[in-house]
Amino acid sequence: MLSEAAQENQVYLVGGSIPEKDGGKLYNTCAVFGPDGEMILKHRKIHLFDINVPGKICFQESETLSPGNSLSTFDTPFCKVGVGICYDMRFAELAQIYSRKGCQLLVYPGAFNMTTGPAHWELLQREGLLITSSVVNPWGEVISKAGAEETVIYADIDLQYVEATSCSRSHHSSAAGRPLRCDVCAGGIRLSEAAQTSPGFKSRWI
Ligand SMILES: NC(=O)CCC(=O)C(=O)O
Repeated sequence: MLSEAAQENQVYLVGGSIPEKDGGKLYNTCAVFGPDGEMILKHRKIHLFDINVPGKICFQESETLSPGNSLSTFDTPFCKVGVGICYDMRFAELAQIYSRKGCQLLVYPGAFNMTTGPAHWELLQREGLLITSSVVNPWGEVISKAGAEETVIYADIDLQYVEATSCSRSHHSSAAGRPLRCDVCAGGIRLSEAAQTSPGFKSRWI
């Protein structure tokens, strides 16, 4: 069905997320289709959502699902896109790595809960250019936004504006345009991994 919709409308389609069974394990997986209807990517949610706020919400995604272990990007004629799912959005390092890999657009299908969602949902998206049920530009401005009900939202994304604003405010530099002090901050595993996976990373930022 999603493949047909992508082909009929000649679009790249990031198809939400569904449980995927593979090798006796279940994953929370997002499939992406190209304009020819071919599936070009599967992203398995990396960070599973386990939460216990007494009296409000208790949910242990890791009791049934296994985490994905890889980053997911795809190329389009317009820009490179990074994909995550829902709670993946809370991990700024993931967005930073996608940014260093050249992604100008991040798409994270999501369904936040009604305890933490109202408090954090929009703030998290405003940290970077992100599409979930809102579209947010690099200045943190919400370009288009859905409500809680089922709906369709539209937004024009000006990639030249994204490029221009990313030079002054980006995931890997401060608002003043200075690069991250990797000599101090690169001790973490995730940043070291980024250095290995992105050829330009070391020369640009260390
Ligand atoms: N299914 C999810 O990953 C929900 C994430 C969420 O609600 C949050 O607060 O984070």
